[in-house]
Amino acid sequence: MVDKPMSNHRTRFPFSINKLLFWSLISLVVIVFFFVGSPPSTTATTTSSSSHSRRLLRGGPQWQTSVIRSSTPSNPKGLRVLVTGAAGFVGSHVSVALKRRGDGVVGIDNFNRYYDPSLKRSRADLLTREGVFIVEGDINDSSLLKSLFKLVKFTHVMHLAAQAGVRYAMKNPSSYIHSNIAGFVNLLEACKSVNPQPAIVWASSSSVYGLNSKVPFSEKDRTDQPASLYAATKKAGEEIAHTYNHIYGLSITGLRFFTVYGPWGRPDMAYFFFTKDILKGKHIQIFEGAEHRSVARDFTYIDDIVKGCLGALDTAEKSTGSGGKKSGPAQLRVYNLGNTSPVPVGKLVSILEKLLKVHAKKKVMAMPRNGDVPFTHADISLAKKEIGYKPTTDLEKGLKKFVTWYLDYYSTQSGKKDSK
Ligand SMILES: O=C(O)[C@H]1O[C@H](OP(=O)(O)OP(=O)(O)OC[C@H]2O[C@@H](n3ccc(=O)[nH]c3=O)[C@H](O)[C@@H]2O)[C@H](O)[C@@H](O)[C@H]1O
Repeated sequence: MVDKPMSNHRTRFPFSINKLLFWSLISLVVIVFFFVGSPPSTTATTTSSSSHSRRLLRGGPQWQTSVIRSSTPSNPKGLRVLVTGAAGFVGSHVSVALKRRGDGVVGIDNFNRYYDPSLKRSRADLLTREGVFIVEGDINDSSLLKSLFKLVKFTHVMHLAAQAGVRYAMKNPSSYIHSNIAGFVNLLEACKSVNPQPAIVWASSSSVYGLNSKVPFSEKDRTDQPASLYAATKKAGEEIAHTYNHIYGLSITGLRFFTVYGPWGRPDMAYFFFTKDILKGKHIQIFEGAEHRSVARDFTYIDDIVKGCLGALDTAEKSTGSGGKKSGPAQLRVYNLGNTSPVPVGKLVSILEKLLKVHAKKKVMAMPRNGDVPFTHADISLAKKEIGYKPTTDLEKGLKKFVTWYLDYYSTQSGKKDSK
């Protein structure tokens, strides 16, 4: 028997590895192609909640078809609305309401990790089932906005994408500049450049009243004493809106939301994490003001806010500019959207205790100096007169709906985890 030379072994061994690698690669390409429908690319981004649409190639033919389909109103008189922050709390509710009444809606959201992104994904799943397509992307991405505006002649932009939260601004100040200032300017730049320009309705905040002590807060009151960077960026947004209205003829309406709560809400807000902590038997901190005065908020239920947003969209006049040039004065408005009845935080907790049937472990403590204001109270007479805003849900009724949703949502989520 003649031994095979070592060299032979050497040449044969790499050959079989190559072959193996080659066929593995081919199989991988086939699998990817089969499941994704297009080759993987660095520009392939998540575009909606469902796993299929998330893999659509941004700007590709399927993506374009989805954007166009989603933005086409089912009602011939319907609006074509781009909703920024569509996977957010208010954004998801507004998107569904618009779609259900026959408007065309396309959402955009960056699905950031400020709070549990799985909640945002669940909201996005809901939107997908309603026929609303969400583009995954940031409002700072000019080329993405350009391609969306090129594809669709949006009549309106409902701008709800923002870095929210008053206290978090001390931890991550730059995120507020990124979203609430740079992102807003980028969006306005895109809006002013297209023809026809859309009308814009956007989320300002009750926090712009800052240290204002005159109650109830009226749109005529001073807003030059913000108590947090969040508030300062929202106030800056109102000034930026003035500039774009003045120079480019963009029709812009700012809505000052007052502590919005309800089902599918934000886990960073007190009513939400109080619920979670009460159920877990953890201590909750209840802030109080100087001389042990109660801290109070004009808590506003999400359905009332949605009606306010729709009222603002429906009464928005057209922008007057085209191709970046103004041809006449355009509408510029600001409205309070509150509930007109402030409730102390202690009362909020006692309602939750009753609904959850659990006694809360409370720690009353002085409000830290981290951007909070002692109270808010909206005067809504202007919004009532001009956009037909009329809140109808008191805190007890609204929290009942929230708690029902919370228990249902998180029992389903833990069921999903258990079954994994
Ligand atoms: O209307 C707005 O413009 C803002 O509303 C919301 O801010 P806030 O009104 O501050 O709501 P939220 O944090 O739920 O605190 C509620 C109350 O609980 C008190 N609070 C809070 C935390 C705590 O541990 N203990 C406590 O007593 C606290 O002192 C406060 O009195 C949005 O988050 C914000 O994004 C913005 O939209």
